[in-house]
Amino acid sequence: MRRGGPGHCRSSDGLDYEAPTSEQKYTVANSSSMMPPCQQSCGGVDIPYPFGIGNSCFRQGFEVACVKNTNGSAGRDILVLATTDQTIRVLELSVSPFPEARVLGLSLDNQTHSPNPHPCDWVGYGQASPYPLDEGSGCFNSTGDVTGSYTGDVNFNPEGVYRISNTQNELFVLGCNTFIYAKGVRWHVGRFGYAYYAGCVAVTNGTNGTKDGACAGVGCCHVDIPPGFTDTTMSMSTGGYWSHANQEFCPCDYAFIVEKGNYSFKASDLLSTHIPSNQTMPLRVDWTMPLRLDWAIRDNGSMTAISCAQAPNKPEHEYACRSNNSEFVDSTNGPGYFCNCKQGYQGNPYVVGGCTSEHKCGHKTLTRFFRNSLLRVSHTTSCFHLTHFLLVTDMKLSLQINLIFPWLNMYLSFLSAATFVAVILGCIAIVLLRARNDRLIFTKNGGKVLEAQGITIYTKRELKKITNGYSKHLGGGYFGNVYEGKIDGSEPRKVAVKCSVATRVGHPWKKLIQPPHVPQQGLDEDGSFINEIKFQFDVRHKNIVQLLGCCLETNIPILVFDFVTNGSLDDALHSSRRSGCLSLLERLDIAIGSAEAIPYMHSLDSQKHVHGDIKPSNILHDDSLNPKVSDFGSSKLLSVDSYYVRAVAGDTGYMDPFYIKTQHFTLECDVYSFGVVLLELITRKRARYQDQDGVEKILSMEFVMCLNDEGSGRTMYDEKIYSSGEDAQSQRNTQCLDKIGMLAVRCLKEDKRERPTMEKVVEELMQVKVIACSQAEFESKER
Ligand SMILES: Nc1ncnc2c1ncn2[C@@H]1O[C@H](COP(=O)(O)OP(=O)(O)OP(=O)(O)O)[C@@H](O)[C@H]1O
Repeated sequence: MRRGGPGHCRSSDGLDYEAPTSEQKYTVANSSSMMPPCQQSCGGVDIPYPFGIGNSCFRQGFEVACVKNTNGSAGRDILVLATTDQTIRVLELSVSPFPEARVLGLSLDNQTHSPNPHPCDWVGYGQASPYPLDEGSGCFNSTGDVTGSYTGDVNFNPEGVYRISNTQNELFVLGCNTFIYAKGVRWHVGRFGYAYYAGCVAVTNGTNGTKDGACAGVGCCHVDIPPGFTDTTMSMSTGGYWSHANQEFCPCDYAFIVEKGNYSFKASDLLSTHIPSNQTMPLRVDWTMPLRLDWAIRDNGSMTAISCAQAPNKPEHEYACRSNNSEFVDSTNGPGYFCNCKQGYQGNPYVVGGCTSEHKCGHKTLTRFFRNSLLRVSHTTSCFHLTHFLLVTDMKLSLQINLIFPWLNMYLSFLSAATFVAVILGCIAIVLLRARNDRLIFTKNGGKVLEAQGITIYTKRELKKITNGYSKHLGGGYFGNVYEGKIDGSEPRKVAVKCSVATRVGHPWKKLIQPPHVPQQGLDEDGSFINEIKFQFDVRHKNIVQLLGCCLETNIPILVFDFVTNGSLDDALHSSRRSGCLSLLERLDIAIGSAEAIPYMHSLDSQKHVHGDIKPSNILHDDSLNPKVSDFGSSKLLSVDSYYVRAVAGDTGYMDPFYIKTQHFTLECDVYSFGVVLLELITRKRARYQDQDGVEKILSMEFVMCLNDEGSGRTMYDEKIYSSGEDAQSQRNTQCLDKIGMLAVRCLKEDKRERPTMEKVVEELMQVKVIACSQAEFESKER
């Protein structure tokens, strides 16, 4: 059916086209700024310059035409080559890096082999069954006579632009006793009058030997074609050696050139049951046979086209590579040249300004990128639809970015991989550095020696586990902080973990960078630091808190002590929870027990094992109120400065004035401190306390003054254990308290030589206890 009338036009090549409607989109093709708007695509196929539709929109030889679909939504417009009078549909046009056109040579099954089907008859393309235009065929009857034939003539190239790609296409021949060849470019009339020939032989005596997918001569053969083909015609041999008599199983031969990979032989293709006997119909009407055409700039026609070397000498309007960043390349299929963008550029080299830097940001892409980012930020809590929309947009965007910024993608991938590797290496370095530092400190602290001596050594990691991440803080003083912990094992036990204040202070990074530092106590130089730990570890006394082990991976060791369950004397005397609950006898027991611990330590090593910080908070109680003196020596082990200087910072209310004057510790310093503790026991006043008027008082001085002024310290005794009554019980109580008070005052003598020894203190306290006990016995008998 031929269509015409309003809206149709006949182009210079004689084909009918529909005039462009207002719905069709146009853009400037940019071959020059003077160019009119040109149609950019047709039927979904892009039309890059030098191809084009309409005056001034194409370079000579590159004209294409858009055949309007007149069947409504049932089909699409079709782009066809306008330079040939055959209907050659264009599937794809590319300019760079390879100049190619992908086409479909078509004919119509309702126009059997019409050499020139009119494009306007293309009603509802896609429903009709077109067959390959370049397919030659020949059919025979049982005696071998030809019943019909078609040579599949096709000429892509009246204007010299196109060549059938020799690299992308191949020739197939199907038949049972057949030699067919394609020939092209008529050279002269007569034998071997064509410039190019390509053919092969297909033979079989039935369909038995043929096999699907096998095209190696049995019923099917295929062969590459040489470069230079501008047109083809199929030539088939019939009769004689190539007789088709008695070959009903194979009534027709076929030959066609097709894009590689687009045809796979099927044995059933040789059967002819569906072919009407009176026609030479295509073998399979559903065949689509795309072809690849190479194209090049050959302005002077196919045989005399200019080469690369000549091209730049041409006047500017003739030289096809118009972009400043383009270069010309010799055609590999036929004469002429084509253009490419220089390295680092991409785009259309045939257009002024067409080659752009691969790194250049597309304005459109950036706009979309920012728009999408804004949308994402402002709609973080929006509904699924929006999220879906963004996802889809994002996918498109990243696809676009991938295309436009392949370098960016690579750069980002490299950057993230490098960051990942750097982080991993950084983490490994930190772990190794820390392990190395820990090990160095351990060795410098004498860890190996102590380990060999059977001291229990904990790692930092173990202590973290034991203390459950140092989660339960028991208290802290000048030397450090104490945390409760639990050692699991066959005999689980509670422990008190004591760390120097310096251990957990300081920036962890600083610790990593700084070289390991061992405490400057004057103890380590002669190995006495190690000895001190060993000494502490070996001490066994019922009234001394036992050192169970230590961690030597820190500059200042972490000490692990037996846990003493019932708080300190300080709590017992002063805490609002428990104050006043201690009887005189209990207080005496506590005094005797803790006093016994001091001469024991003094006796082991008189010079070095002065406690130096005897006070109620360092006298702990177990469940039976047995006293246990803590911090014996740990002040030495935990101090970061000189031991003696550090001790000045102790609680001066308990500190021997002699030491404060001389900075020299002696055994008598502990006697003095214990004297203050005795006063605290009988008065239940702290070493420094405030009187009713809020005036700060020093217990030792107040008591001595009281003694001097009143002849006794009775006005200062704890009323919970003292009564001024005249009864025997009160008198005995008062007697005990007076004796303790007097002993305490002797302990506080300024001249240390006048102070009793700790053994003497113990002895005298025992005597007081005898009095207190007889009082207690008397009381129990009374009851
Ligand atoms: N072995 C232990 N068992 C149970 N609790 C303990 C033990 N050692 C210390 N504590 C608790 O930890 C608290 C802090 O003890 P630490 O010896 O550090 O403090 P302090 O004696 O008050 O001050 P300083 O460090 O100046 O002597 C104490 O009040 C005590 O209750």
